[in-house]
Amino acid sequence: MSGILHRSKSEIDSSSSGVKQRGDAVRKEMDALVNIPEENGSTPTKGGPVSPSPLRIFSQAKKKMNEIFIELDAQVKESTAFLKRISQGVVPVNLETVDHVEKQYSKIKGITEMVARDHMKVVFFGRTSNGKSTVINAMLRDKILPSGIGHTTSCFIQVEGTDEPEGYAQTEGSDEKFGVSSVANLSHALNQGHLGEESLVRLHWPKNKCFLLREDVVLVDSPGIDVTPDTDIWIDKYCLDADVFVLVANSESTLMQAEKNFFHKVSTRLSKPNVFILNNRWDASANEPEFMDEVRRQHLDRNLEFLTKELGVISNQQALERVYFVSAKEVLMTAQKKQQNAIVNPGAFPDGYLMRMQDFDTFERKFQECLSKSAVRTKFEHHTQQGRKIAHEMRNLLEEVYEQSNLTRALQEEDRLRQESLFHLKTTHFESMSVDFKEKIDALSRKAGQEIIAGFKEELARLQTTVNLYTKNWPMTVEQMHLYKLGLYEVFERNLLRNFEARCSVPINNAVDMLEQEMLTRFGGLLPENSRDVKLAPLHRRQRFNVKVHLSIPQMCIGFTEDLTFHFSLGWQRIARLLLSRNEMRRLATFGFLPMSRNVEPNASVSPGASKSTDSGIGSLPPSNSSLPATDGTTKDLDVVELAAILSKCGIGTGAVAFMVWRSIGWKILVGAAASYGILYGAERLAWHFSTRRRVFKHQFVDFVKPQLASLVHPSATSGAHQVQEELEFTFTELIRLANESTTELSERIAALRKEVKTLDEVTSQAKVMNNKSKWLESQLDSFWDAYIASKDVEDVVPDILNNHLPEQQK
Ligand SMILES: Nc1nc2c(ncn2[C@@H]2O[C@H](COP(=O)(O)OP(=O)(O)OP(=O)(O)O)[C@@H](O)[C@H]2O)c(=O)[nH]1
Repeated sequence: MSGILHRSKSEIDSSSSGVKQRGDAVRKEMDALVNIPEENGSTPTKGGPVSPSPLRIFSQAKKKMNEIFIELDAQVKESTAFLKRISQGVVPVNLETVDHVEKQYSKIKGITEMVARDHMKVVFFGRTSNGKSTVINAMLRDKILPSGIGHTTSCFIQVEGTDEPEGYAQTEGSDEKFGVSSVANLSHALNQGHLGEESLVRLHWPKNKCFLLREDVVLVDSPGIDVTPDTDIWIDKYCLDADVFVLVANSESTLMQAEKNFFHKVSTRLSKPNVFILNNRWDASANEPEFMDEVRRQHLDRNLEFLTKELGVISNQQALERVYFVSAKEVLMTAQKKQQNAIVNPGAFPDGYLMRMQDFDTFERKFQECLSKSAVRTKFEHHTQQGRKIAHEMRNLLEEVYEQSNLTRALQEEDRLRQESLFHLKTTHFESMSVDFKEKIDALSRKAGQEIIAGFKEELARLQTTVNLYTKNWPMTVEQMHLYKLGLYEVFERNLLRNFEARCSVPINNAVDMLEQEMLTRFGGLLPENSRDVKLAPLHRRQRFNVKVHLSIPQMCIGFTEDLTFHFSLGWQRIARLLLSRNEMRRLATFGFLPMSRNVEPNASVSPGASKSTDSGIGSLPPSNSSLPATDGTTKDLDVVELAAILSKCGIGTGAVAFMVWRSIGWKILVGAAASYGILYGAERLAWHFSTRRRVFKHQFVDFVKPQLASLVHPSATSGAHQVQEELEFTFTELIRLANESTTELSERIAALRKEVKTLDEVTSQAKVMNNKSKWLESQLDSFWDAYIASKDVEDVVPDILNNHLPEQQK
């Protein structure tokens, strides 16, 4: 209990006995003794500094809360914009989360608006005429509310500050303002309407006139608690957001059950309401000083029992600071005198005036402390929790984004390095493979050419066999002969090409296949694995490679004319051929001594037994400038001397030989020889049948086509090599294109990864900064909680807050 309560009457009286003089000195001394708080709410302490009002805790807290929520609002806006921006990019952010964060806007806005509206609310209850209105007036240091004997307050009146210069009132549910410049005005205004007991009239009073109103304190006057038995509506409408209740009791009577019942009801709706009991009208006890102490003790005991045991809202020690014995009337009168600069004479008041004044002062101080602390708790506890929740959610979210982007960044960077080394590897391999395969293609083309030459040689060597595969019956007529030849050409050409195919195309194909497969495998290694098969599929050869030979036997044989007339193998022409040189033979043929045939080789056998092959390989093919008639159709003139030599050689030689033979062996032998010659001729002539003619015909055909086929060898080899080269180069070029495409894609991917890593760097650092800001906001709210809401005694908080000794992070 306050020491003042224990101060004896004599002490108080002796301390005030000297205060009798008039003048400023007396007034100052009286002020100190009367100790009425200054209009600004500060209480002058004797010889010490002015102690600021504890109500400042609330305004400080409100300011701080407002600042934190402005920061939080900016943080949420910034974070939402950031999350939205990155959600479309490199870091996957759940859009529901972004929506959730976005919804915090309205929540924060609502809280900020609530903080701006937050005030400290105190409600005064008590029986009629106990002096509720007078207590409020005393606290406001002005006679604002009407008071008087009888039931003067018929409805709830809420006094709150306004920045306007003149006071005004508003009834519930109406925006109409009633001018209430004086109490008389207000009484009139209140009596105008038919307001029910639970109705509310809001009285807006200029803040500059009252300290409490300036500090956001709202005071609510109520009708007498004894007016109605049903106070539930009152509790619902006016008590649930009240920070402090003041029970204004009449010290001339005991605490009534109606008053107790009301607070019992309040305490069932609110956990541990802050209740002060003012035993008002204590000045009346001065009329009976002999009972004063006893009465005071009785009131005190009952009040303490009510608070501690019946309501159970407070400890005994705390309850001592909730019970006061005051005279609101004296406080108001003193304040009014001070306002009028009149001298306050304690002697003019009943005995115990100073004690009552000091008790009221103590009540005000404790009331302000309690109100401020309670209001900070009730108003800002929830805001702080909500703010912490939002900041915490933001922090978690940003932390998640930070970790996610950091991890993604590491993975992307790793991928980038991998892709870069792959790129380097691929380009190096690509270059070496390109050179390697170019050489291989050239080599294979050359080899294909050689293969074709070899194949041709083989086919030329076995032309006769190929021709012999044509077994059609020998024709009997000229027309049949024509058909026979056409058939031969066709069959010969088909067989020749088939043989060539088997001899050249197959191995060349196999070699090309192998090289292509090697190219596909090695170049394929440069392509991305996932698209490799699809990209290479069109390059797998579907058709076999065929060496093109521009061969047309019918075309080739346009000038072919067979010679199927019988030639005796021991005829003189034959013998001449054996004896004479080629040039001599040609000259004889020019003069008509010998038949001249373009398609028969001078020394080719035409007899049945003369099937000697003229093939001597590609290298020994008859030269194109063989001794045939000149291409311009002229023939050279035979030299007369040469002709004479030949004739003399033939005629004279033969005559000489015949003469010598005749002389030596006689005519019988000669006849015998002639007979033998004749027999041989006959036999040979008889053997000149169809099959022989056919064989001779085929020989002539072979002899005719062979040199022409031989002339195709080199062009075919060149063409085949070119074909091989084209075929392989097509594949090679396509593979180069695919490999280039792949490396281009790879370099684009590397560039994209580099960009992503850069973006992720930015995202990571932004997320970190914002995460730090959320952490900082959380710590701000934690500090706020510790400073204002945690269970510290208000006495500990007040000096800290008011002397700006806030925790470092709060400044
Ligand atoms: N002697 C004395 N009279 C007081 C004191 N406080 C109030 N009164 C008088 O008591 C009467 C009633 O005071 P009010 O303030 O109107 O009481 P109230 O509780 O507001 O009454 P209602 O509004 O009718 O419920 C007035 O005449 C006051 O002057 C006091 O401390 N001492």
